[in-house]
This record gives sequence, structure tokens and C-alpha cells, in this order.
Amino acid sequence: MASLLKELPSMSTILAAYASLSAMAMLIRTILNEMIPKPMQRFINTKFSNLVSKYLSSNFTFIIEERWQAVYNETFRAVEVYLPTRIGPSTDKLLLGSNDINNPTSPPKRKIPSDCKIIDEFEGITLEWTLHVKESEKYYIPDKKTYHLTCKKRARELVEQKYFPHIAKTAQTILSKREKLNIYTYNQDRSRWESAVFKHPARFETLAMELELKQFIMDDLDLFVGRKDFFENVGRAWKRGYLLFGPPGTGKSSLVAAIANYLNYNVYDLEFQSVRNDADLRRILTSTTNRSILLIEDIDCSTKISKDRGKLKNDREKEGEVGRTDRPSAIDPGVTLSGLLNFIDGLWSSCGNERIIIFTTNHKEKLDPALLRPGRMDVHIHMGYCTPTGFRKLATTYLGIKDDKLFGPIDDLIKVVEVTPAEVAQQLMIKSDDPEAALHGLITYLNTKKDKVGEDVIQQEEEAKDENDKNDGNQTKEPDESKTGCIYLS
Ligand SMILES: Nc1ncnc2c1ncn2[C@@H]1O[C@H](COP(=O)(O)OP(=O)(O)OP(=O)(O)O)[C@@H](O)[C@H]1O
Repeated sequence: MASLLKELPSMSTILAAYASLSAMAMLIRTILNEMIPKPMQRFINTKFSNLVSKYLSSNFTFIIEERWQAVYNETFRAVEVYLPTRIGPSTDKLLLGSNDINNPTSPPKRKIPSDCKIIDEFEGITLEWTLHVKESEKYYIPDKKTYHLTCKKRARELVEQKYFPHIAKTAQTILSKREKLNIYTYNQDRSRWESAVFKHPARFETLAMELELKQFIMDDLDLFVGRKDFFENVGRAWKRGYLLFGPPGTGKSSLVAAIANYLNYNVYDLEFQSVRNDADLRRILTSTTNRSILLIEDIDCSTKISKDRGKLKNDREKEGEVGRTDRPSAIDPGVTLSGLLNFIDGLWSSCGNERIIIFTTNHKEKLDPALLRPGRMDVHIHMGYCTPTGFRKLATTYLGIKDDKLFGPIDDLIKVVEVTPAEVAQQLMIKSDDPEAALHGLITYLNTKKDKVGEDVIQQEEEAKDENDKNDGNQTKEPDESKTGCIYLS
């Protein structure tokens, strides 16, 4: 024992060794500080602390991106709806705003700003949320948004199995109770859908249409909404396509609004002509959410979808544009028919659930037959000129009357004059506080129209006669489908 004690270094030796080691460490640190540039030092520090936290930290982070496998991420959407309900005392900043011009005094809406922490509690565990926004360097690529959820590693299983389903369920309840609908329009410059509050007064009850047609559409919508299992069982995408056709002012847009209000669905109003190409269309449509209506108005105005789609190519060839690769968006090739069909009944049609697609056109005959084939648009609805039933509905809406001695003469005129519900509504509105005067005004309007149509018919008959004489009377007239008022079901 004594010899062992003798071999141990003395206290002064230990202190001397410690002093020289400390001096050496300080010297090395000073040399490293001098020699290694600051950014490199920061990089080494971060790597080192990441390494330590990776192995020693007890936290786990879930990252939720806006898109998932090329389509809109429904988990992201659920989080976006759910999180504002969890704003509490620990939240230190918020985004506030309002776009409801009808209720300027109502409290503003809340949104979560980037880098703001939201603390939530679920079954005794604490969860910390943050929204991260990475600004895009290119104007046509949207900013990248991600939600980060941090919890204890041991709670990870519970969060995945119970907390996320809880979020999805809560978001669904909130959305189904949502009082206000949104209408979205696509901003090509910012490559994103932008929303506004959708407050259209049109309801099925106020629409001037034949009662059977109205009932048919409502039944069809009810059937669609309630048939999730059916669509799954038969292996079809849970979507329904409507083609609304008829002259301007017959209520196509009003019917779309009535459908949105009936189903409580948001509307995505896509200006089709501004879509650059098929890839652009794919990106735009996969950024829409479920339980929504995609509306493409005046589909015949897109040259590539109409029968006359060779025209665009010819025009561009004339302008010497073919072959140029640096085309700006204004003269991009546009969406092809096959690109559109791919979304209606092709492989991409199965992206998303509970979707309604509505096309409107004033000229169904101009559409490419491929778009009209059975199975493409499920229901074709003809929006026709005003009928006596339609007139009565408008009289109730605008004048608050159900019957009048002038209804008979008006019915007789409406049966022979092609007048749109928009024109009738306009006439009734002029003197809506004096029903008698309004009805007389309508009669005068209809009579003037009748006389004018009479003159036009005589002129047209004369022109047609001249034309027939020129062509030896060989021409056959195509049936005017728009007057049949049929609904085609596939
Ligand atoms: N069937 C209808 N029932 C009730 N109101 C109607 C009807 N049709 C038209 N109106 C009235 O006329 C206005 C214009 O109608 P709307 O925009 O719905 O017609 P449209 O067929 O979509 O016309 P366009 O083809 O020019 O877009 C509406 O705001 C509404 O007040």
C-alpha cells in the first residue's frame, strides 16, 4: 500500500499538468479561431449540435407539406382549418384580415403567420406547431408552405394513430358547418388560387326553370353526394360532370351558384383560356380541394376544345410562332382536348373526391364531339328561354305576387316569343314596387320583341330563299338540338 502511494503523482504535479493542458487547449482554440473562417465555424457548430440533438433529443417532428404525391395534401388542409381553433394564450402573433364587404363590422378572420408557435394539448401530451414558409425565387412558382409538429418521441405513435384522425374529423365538422362559401380564381402571375367570399343569392327555389328539371337536378346531386360507397365499389372516381348549354341570360351561372349553395361546396372558377398548357392544367386542377365545384365557363371559346381547333395552329403558323421555344405565356399552346379529357374521364380524373365539374357554353354545337360522348359529361342540361312556369317564379321573386289577370296574356306571349329569364327579370325589376305597371311593361316589351322577330323572320326567309336558289336547294338543315330541352344521361 505504501509503495502504491509512493507511485501516485503528487498534488503539485497534477496541478501543473492541468495548467499546461488548459494552456494548450486555449492555444489551439485561438489558433482555430484565427485560421477557420466564421461561416465554417458556424457550419461545424450547427452540424455538431444537430448530431447531438439527433441522438440525444427526446423530440420528434412531423412535417406536412402542401402537396402530397402530385395532388393537394388533405392533411395540410385539415391542419389549416384546425389550427386557428387552437390559438391560445401562448400564441404571440396572428394574421388578421377580412374580405367580407357585406359585414364590415364583423370580427376579422384569423390566420397563422409563419414561424408562429401554436401549442395544443391532446390526451395529456403537449404538441407544438409552427408554419414555415419558404419564399420562391421564381414568380411563377408558389411559395413552399409546411407545417411542423413537434412532440415527444414516445408520443409519436399516439399522434399518428389518434391525433391526426382527430384533426381530420374536427376540420370536417368545421367545414360542413361553414356558413360562408368561397369562390376561387386562378392567378396565373402568382401561380395560385385566390379566394373571395361567395355570397350569391341564387337558390333552386328562386330559379326560373321547369319544376321537373329542377327536381331532377336536385335528386341527381343528392344521389351523387350520398353514393361514396357506390363509386368505390364500382371503381369509379367520385365525381360528376354537368354541361349547361343555352343562350346567354338563361341562368347557367345562376344554376351553378344554386348548386354551390345547395351542396355547400366552394367554387373554383377557372378561366380556361389563360391556362398555358396541359402540364399547367394538371398543376392547377390538382391544387383544388375535395367537396368543390370546378367551373369552366364558355368552354366553346377555347379554340383547342372547339371543333375548330385547327384554327389556332394556322393562326400561329401565319404569325411565324411555330418552332419558337421562348414563347411567353400569352401565346403558349394552351390546353389540348386530350389534356382536358384526361381530367374528365382519364387517369387523372380519380385525383380527389366529391368533385363536381361544370362546363357552360352558349354554343354546344361548337364543341368537339369527343367532349360530348357518353361518359364524358354525365348530365347535359339545356337552359332554355323563359316558359310560363319560369315567368311565374320570377313574378313571385321580383314582385311578390303569385297570380294576376295579366298572367294569361303574358303566358300567351312567352309561348311565342323567345325571351330569356334575364330579360324578363330585368323588365320586372324596373317597377318592382308597382306590380301592375311592371306586368304592363313586360307585355309591351314582349310585343315589341314579337314584332321585331316577325320582321327578322321575313328577312331571314328571303335570304334563305336566295341562298337556296344559289345552291339549287340541295342543303339540309341540321337539327337544332338546343331547342329540344333534353337531358342526356350516361
Ligand atoms: N333561370 C333563371 N332564374 C332566375 N333568374 C335568372 C334566370 N336566368 C337568368 N336570370 C337572371 O339574369 C341574370 C343573368 O343570368 P345568368 O348570368 O345566370 O345567365 P347565363 O346563362 O349564365 O348568361 P351568360 O351565358 O351570358 O353567362 C341573373 O343574375 C339572374 O338575375
